[in-house]
Amino acid sequence: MSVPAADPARPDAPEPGPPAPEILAERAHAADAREALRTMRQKVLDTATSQGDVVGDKYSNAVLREERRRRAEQLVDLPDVPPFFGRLDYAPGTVFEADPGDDGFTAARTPDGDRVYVGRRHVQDPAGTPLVIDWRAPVSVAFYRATRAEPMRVRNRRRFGFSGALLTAVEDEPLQGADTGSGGGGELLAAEIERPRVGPMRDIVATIQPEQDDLVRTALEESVCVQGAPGTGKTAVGLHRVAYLLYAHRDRLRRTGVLIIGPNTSFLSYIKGVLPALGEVAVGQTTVTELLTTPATGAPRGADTPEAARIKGDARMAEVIRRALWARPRAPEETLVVQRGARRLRIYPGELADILDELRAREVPYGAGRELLAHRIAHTVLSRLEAAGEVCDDRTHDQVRRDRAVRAAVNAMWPAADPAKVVLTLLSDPAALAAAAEGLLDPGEQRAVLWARPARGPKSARWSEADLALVDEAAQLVERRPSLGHIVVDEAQDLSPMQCRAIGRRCASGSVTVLGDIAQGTTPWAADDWPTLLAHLGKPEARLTVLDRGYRVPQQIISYASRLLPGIAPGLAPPVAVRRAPGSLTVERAAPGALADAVAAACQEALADEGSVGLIAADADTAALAERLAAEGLPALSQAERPDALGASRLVVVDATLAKGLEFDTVVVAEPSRIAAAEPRGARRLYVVLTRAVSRLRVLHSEPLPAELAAV
Ligand SMILES: Nc1ncnc2c1ncn2[C@@H]1O[C@H](COP(=O)(O)OP(=O)(O)OP(=O)(O)O)[C@@H](O)[C@H]1O
Repeated sequence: MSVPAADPARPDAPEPGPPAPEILAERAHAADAREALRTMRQKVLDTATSQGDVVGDKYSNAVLREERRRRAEQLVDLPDVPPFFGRLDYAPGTVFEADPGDDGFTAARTPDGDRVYVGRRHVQDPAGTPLVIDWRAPVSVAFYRATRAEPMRVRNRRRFGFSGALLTAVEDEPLQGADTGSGGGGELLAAEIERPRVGPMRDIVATIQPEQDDLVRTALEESVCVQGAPGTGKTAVGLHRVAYLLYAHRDRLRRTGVLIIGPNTSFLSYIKGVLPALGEVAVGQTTVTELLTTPATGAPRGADTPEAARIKGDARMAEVIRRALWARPRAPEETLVVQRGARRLRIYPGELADILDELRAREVPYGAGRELLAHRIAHTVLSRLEAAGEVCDDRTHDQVRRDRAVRAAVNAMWPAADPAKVVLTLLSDPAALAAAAEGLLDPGEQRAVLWARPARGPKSARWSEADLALVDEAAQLVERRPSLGHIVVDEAQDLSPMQCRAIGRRCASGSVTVLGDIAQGTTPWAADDWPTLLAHLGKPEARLTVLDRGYRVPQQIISYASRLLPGIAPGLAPPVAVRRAPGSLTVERAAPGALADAVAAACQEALADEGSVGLIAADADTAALAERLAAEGLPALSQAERPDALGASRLVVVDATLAKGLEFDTVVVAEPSRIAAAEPRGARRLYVVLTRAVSRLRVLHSEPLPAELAAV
């Protein structure tokens, strides 16, 4: 059965006549679901009032209040978000087998068969009958995975088209029998993919594809790594996986925590609405720089040369730091004398050295080693006291451990270590670096990482991004930190081995979703292959998967950008775009001196159509172009100044180095050769920039194009 009441490929188009009865029936179900959602929320809010003071202790009360607040927030009815987006029809008794009334599924059992509505959230009526099933529930899997070859018992899959929240179209896909239906599951998907983009990223929950769903529902214990060309849905998969894991393992992950790590704050601003739209309002999202910033270092203010960054990011630095830290414990030269009443007990240097060696061999964290040393010395003193006839107990042990002379010996033998100071000394003092880097970094490499001006203290030092990972490495050697349950790392190809180690430590007993594209690696330390990066993360066992269907960029544009691939990532195949869009790409030459005019005109034209417009240029050029747009009266915001620019303006001026992960309906690229020439991995940067457009890419230049892009 198929009832396309309106054109399913254009759910926003005005309806040709009165809605078909089928549409009216579905609208009625949508209205029921909304009403039920409101009632569910009201119930949570009412509970908050009536139980306000029932539980006596303040702490429990606060926890309960917070839990109710979170639950009520999850149940807020978002007026633009339809209550469901899909329906599965089964033969009677296939899904809901228990007696009517017992299983809570009676309303879904219709004379025609069992019926499951799939939506962003579970909605049930006051009697407990589900009206909409959460897309993450096992019963929803068939919505994403069933095919005619493998129908998973589904007779028909129905997709809905909406205009805002108003249901305007249905598209049926029979999965059994001779009927092949109207759309075969394609037209609403095509409409969704082609939909003009405005503002920040949206969820893709209604159209997740089978290969993506497989990744989204991977078990919590399993780490995965997704290599995917631009626009293949990596970010979307990562975010939906988080939502799925929170649903499937809510209690466990609430205890251990989940974190999303993205490349920069613009990107985080771009993705920040996706999880809340899926009902998940409390997931941490951060950048690796933010993650590694400590009160001791403050945010990084220093910059490294590409060579220094590469060396500081190299995994060899882990051993340099380990050596620098562990060079601090020293065997004493003096005898330790502990006064107990009239008795003076002596522990000789040789005995103390033995204790020290034994503790070092046990590889305890540096910080814990100091305490253990104090205990071991106290133990030795107590043995002497007992041998001399004194009765000792725990109190004696504690007194000796805290004895001034013992503490002084511990401080001398095993000095307290401030991680920032350990690294500061290494980067400021050539002799200290030479000692720790012997056989690891050659003299040229040592010179490259040393600060030009030694810093006086951690607060005044001009720490770089790379330095933060070194401080983190030292901090971990001093004190181990607890592991999170799951971490999603986006644009992971840009992480240094040292940053990978820092992230890996934060999920040592949890799992990771690693997302990236080797061809888009632009940092000096960017990864050349995934197995090496995964090893640095401490997850060599992660399952490596490739996504190769491009959902963002039309074939014409991806073919053009992919001309750069042989030079930047020879092993990688270009993605297969799911759609073609003739006329989506234009390359235009402006007369010398007339580029800014051409750019302003292109932006103005693009604004006349629907959707967002991104003007992307080399970082050094964006300020002047933005001024030019302002002079023309065009309402542009600069992404560098306003990380939330995508949500606040249709026209955004973007530095090439901030374009990663973003997308716009129309992209205007100004002077590609200057983007390519601006940095050592400029060709990769240009590849990123050329792959941001959903509908239209206009390349404008007055200088010659890079050779790969020049030929027509
Ligand atoms: N199954 C899908 N249905 C609809 N849209 C999709 C689907 N998968 C991906 N998209 C859309 O394609 C675009 C690109 O997705 P996303 O940003 O996740 O890709 P990516 O692989 O992370 O890209 P990049 O490497 O450029 O960062 C987004 O607009 C996303 O919503």
